[in-house]
Amino acid sequence: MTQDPNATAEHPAPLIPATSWAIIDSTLREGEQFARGNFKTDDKIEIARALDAFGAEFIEVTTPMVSAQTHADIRRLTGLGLNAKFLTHVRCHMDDVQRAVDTGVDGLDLLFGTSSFLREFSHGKNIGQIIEAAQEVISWIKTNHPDLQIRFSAEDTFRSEEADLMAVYKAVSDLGVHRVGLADTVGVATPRQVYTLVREVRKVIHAECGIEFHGHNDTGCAVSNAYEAVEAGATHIDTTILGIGERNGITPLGGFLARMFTFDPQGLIDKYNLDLLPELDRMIARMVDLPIPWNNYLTGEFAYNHKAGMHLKAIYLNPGAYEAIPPGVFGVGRRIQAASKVTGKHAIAYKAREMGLHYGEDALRRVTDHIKALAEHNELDDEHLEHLLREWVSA
Ligand SMILES: CC(=O)SCCNC(=O)CCNC(=O)[C@H](O)C(C)(C)COP(=O)(O)OP(=O)(O)OC[C@H]1O[C@@H](n2cnc3c(N)ncnc32)[C@H](O)[C@@H]1OP(=O)(O)O
Ligand SMILES: O=C(O)CCC(=O)C(=O)O
Ligand SMILES: [Mg+2]
Repeated sequence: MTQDPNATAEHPAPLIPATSWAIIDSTLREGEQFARGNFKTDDKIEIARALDAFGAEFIEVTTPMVSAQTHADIRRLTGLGLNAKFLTHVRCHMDDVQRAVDTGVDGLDLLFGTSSFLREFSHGKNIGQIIEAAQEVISWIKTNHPDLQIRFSAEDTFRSEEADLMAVYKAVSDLGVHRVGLADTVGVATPRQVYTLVREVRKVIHAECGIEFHGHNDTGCAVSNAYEAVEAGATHIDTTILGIGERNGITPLGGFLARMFTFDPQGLIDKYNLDLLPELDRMIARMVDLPIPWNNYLTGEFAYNHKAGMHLKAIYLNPGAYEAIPPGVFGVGRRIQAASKVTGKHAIAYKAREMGLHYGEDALRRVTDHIKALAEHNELDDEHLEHLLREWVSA
């Protein structure tokens, strides 16, 4: 991790500085592999512009081998003049690479499956042959397109043999790739495994070579695994908006940012236009024709809903008492649900005061108990609550 030269005893360096990692958003690649991800040219342009406005450092797009339309779309995207760098995700094969180099991208994300599953059932190559293919492709790119960034990922990393992985990563690092990739392709890795493996990989690659992590969410660890990767020294994290991807997807952009915000809030504020996150989530929800999940990180309908009396008392005094991240930074608001059976007198008193009403202690207890009893059967909305508070204050 980088040392912060500006750190002082009063202002210590953040635990994990936001300058130590970058986002590779793969909504336009992994997201196209989502069940409902079928983006048309205009959608792709809208997504790329929105990610760029947000401040995503890299945008990964699908291989141009998919179709002539995809090839044309990549050229269109790279011609938009955005700040974000474009990467295309291609197989480690000369045909794919030669097709990719004229798309105007800034880099190629190469991959080859290294687990026995993928060696046997996907491409049929052994580790020696994978390294040979990597040598051919990487040397060709470096000779003919020296400006292109090159990343080499061992697909299905966490079901691969460690000795095989180290041989592959060392070989590609020696060939001069800019990043190596660790991919938890079936979402099976635990946070500790991710941490340990990133540390091991760091030992066999060159100091200037970055480490990218791509994690699926099959066992619910995509955000924690991305976090552990960064903690262990990974420099690039793959995300998609709302986490869309194959099966149940990968590390969601919002979830990852929520996690990292707690370590370096100012660093994230400096790097990204965080208040655009709700727009990004809504855009993808609209395009895939699904609602944003109710419990989505930061932008879910109830992500900032406060209900219990003990919480509400403290929230009114200082929202930080029950919020790890201030919602306004991410462009969302909080919702106070003051009228429910789990409410308490402080919440009711605050609500009354907001309306310019004042209750004495006995009256406050009585109206609170009345509201709790009513709400036992039916949730009260704000209008009903306000009506009751006005009625009871004069009763
Ligand atoms: C975990 C991931 O998400 S990996 C990324 C997945 N992305 C994609 O698949 C992109 C979209 N894919 C496509 O449009 C098509 O699959 C194409 C154009 C890439 C290839 O299409 P087809 O030629 O019809 O082959 P198909 O998809 O049936 O089979 C995959 C081929 O890729 C080969 N392959 C698989 N991984 C690799 C690799 N890392 N490097 C080189 N070749 C590979 C397989 O051996 C197989 O080729 P074969 O028929 O010679 O054995
Ligand atoms: O190229 C990579 O690193 C990741 C590929 C992928 O989508 C996966 O393994 O799940
Ligand atoms: Mg994936």
